[in-house]
Amino acid sequence: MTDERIPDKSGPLTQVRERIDSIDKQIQELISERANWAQEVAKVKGEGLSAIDYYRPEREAHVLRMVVDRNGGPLSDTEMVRLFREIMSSCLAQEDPLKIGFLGPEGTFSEQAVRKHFGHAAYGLPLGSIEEVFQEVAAGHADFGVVPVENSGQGMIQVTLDMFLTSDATICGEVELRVHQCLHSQLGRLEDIKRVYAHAQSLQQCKTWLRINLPNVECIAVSSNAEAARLARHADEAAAIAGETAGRVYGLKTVAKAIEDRADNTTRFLVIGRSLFPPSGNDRTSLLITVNDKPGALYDILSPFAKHGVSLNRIESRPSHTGKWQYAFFIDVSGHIEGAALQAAVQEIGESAAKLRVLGSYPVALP
Ligand SMILES: O=C(O)C(=O)C[C@]1(C(=O)O)C=C[C@@H](O)C=C1
Repeated sequence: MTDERIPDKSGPLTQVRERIDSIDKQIQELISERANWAQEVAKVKGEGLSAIDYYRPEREAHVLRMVVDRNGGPLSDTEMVRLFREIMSSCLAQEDPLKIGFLGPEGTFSEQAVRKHFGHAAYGLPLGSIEEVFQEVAAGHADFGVVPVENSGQGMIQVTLDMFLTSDATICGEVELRVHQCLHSQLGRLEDIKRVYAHAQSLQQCKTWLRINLPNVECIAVSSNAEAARLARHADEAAAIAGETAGRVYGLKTVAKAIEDRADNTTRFLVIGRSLFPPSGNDRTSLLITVNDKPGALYDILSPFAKHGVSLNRIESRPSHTGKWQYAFFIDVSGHIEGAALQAAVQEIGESAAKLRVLGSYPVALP
């Protein structure tokens, strides 16, 4: 066995490390060259603009799809995308970092979604609630916001959908995040736990595990998992369900990992903003449609999609808040609103619907 503490100037380890050093040098030079070219692109767009004017989500999605297409391993597509996302994030932040609002405090899954989509060079703005994320984006204090909209096991997050009924926010992107829940506590021992804090969604996601492993504890829903971790820090008999990051941020010990009931537990987040962006080549469009209370109203809004060959990805109804028993439909379809098929379908639906708003067309989530 080779002892790394003994210098081995000609051994196989040194040779391999020299090769890695030389590759790192090339990578670094190329990253610097890329950053210079990104500055050239910025000059073409105009000098002295703010970060949001330089940001092009459709171009970023295109760049990252090429990364996936080229990937021959051994790193996974997710890892490769993450690395290139960070390079683009740093290139963009040469101008001025983007400000991204999310449901704080630090360490939430929303913050992880921010990093997955915007990289670490963006400036994260932790906020107190999903409503506040919408407000800060509308007021221009945040360039974009990242809000959870759906969990693979629990379904839609209604607060987020309802915010679109009253705000002018647009949808500029989507992020899918595999959510692994852990149980954290101050002492790190299951037998000490009498109370478990977590966001209501997380309590639901870990229901079976809690029933089997902590049948008699009190479960308390709080505003976020990071808040749960913060509370657990102050009481030896309390624990928090939260991601690994939140446990680390709040200095807790992990009692159990991967306690979610479903192995494929995934949360989908939306990137909200104030404008619409051009097509990226593989897009989804979200529509908000309110119907008049008449026979066949739902058929009238759905049949044009079939007629024009537009695939429906999901449909969700919510009370429209405009009158009793009136409903708003949140509909996601494949394609960009500038595409001919979707244009034709939307035009036809607009003739029978009470209200139709294009919430946004945005690149389909990357790995
Ligand atoms: O292509 C552009 O428009 C750029 O500004 C360059 C670049 C990149 O680094 O590739 C940087 C930021 C944009 O959001 C998209 C892409």
